[in-house]
Amino acid sequence: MDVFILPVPIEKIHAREVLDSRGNPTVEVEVHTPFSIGAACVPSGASTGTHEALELRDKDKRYGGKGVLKAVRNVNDVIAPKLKGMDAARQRELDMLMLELDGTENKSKLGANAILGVSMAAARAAASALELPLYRYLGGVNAYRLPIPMMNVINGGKHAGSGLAIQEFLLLPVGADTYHEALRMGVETYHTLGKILKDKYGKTATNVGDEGGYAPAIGTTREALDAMMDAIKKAGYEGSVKLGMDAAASEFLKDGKYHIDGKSLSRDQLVKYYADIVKDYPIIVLEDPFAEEDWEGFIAITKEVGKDVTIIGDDIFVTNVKRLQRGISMGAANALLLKLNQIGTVSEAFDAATLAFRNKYKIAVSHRSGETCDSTIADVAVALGAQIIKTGAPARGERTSKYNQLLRIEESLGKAATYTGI
Ligand SMILES: O=C(O)[C@@H](CO)OP(=O)(O)O
Ligand SMILES: [Mg+2]
Repeated sequence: MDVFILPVPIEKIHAREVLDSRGNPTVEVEVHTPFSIGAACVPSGASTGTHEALELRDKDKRYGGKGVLKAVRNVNDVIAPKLKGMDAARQRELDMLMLELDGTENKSKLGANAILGVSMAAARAAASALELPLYRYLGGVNAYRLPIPMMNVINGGKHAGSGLAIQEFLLLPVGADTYHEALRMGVETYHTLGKILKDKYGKTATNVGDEGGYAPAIGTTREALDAMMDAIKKAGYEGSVKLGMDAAASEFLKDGKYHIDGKSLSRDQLVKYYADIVKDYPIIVLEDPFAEEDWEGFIAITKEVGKDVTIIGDDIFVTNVKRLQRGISMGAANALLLKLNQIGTVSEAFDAATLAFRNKYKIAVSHRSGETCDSTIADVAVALGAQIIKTGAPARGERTSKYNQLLRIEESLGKAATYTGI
């Protein structure tokens, strides 16, 4: 019997410059087929890993050098003519062809922002032409698990002027039975936290950072964690809402020392610092506890607390199979942060996920600090069966677009929807 494949021919690809949540330009791409139009917007990081695929910026006077017209032209003039007529549903072939057209290790010729825009928009166009929700198109029968919403409720580091070294203080409602309950528990805790911060530190404490979390000017990690614990208790979720932190430690490593809470710590001292915190608070996730090249630090913390704590590698792995493989063979971390734009195609991000799962590494699918209302990562998280999604505070449109999309997916899955915690 012949294999029967429905073609979804690409008729047109068009990119344009739009704005992200920080007011910086980013790339939006439309892929047109006779049956559908798929559109996608590319996000952008602030605390980016050195080894991420390259985000092409114009570096001229427009938008203070942050324009993306070169990337837009690369889509319209270089990628579009080559992909026209190809089947939008043959994702891997499209992605491979774009890799070939680019020809560099880090996508510096065409720009990862150009390539990813097309990659995501093609997936959307194909899903829509085949009349499938995106999560089901990408994940098939295996797409039924809703991730834990890991909500960033206090912003520090590069994402706020709060003075906190730790970039993100995260809530994980693991004790819920369903995704929508988990989201509600997180929202109630977030609002309770707002009241607590206002009472204790004044009105400006509830100004928010890049990802919608509060940005109070408080001095230490423990002070932030105490406020969160207080909020969890007052909201009535002690035991069922747990804590996480994304240290983004590359940002506070200077001259060989980690600068945190007014101290300068060595690698060993920082291991101890985290181990003590993990003893005192219900922390179940530590992301980027060490800098992106500090493999030894990752190995040490994984040995120390990795049995009970999910140690996520973000800047260290950059969703790159080579770097992830290195981490796996060394015992560095036990989970992967998956960001589509760190690697630049849907197929390569899925390769990283496969490698992670085969080696019992957990997966947290993640937004960037610069976002749009594009909600692709919600569908990707369900398609992969990822344990966690990290997409900021449960507030601000570019963050809630993902959390809300997961509500829709949960509803559409009906009885198959599963929420199992970590
Ligand atoms: O470090 C991170 O995990 C991300 C997203 O929260 O931040 P950015 O997009 O600035 O790299
Ligand atoms: Mg991170």
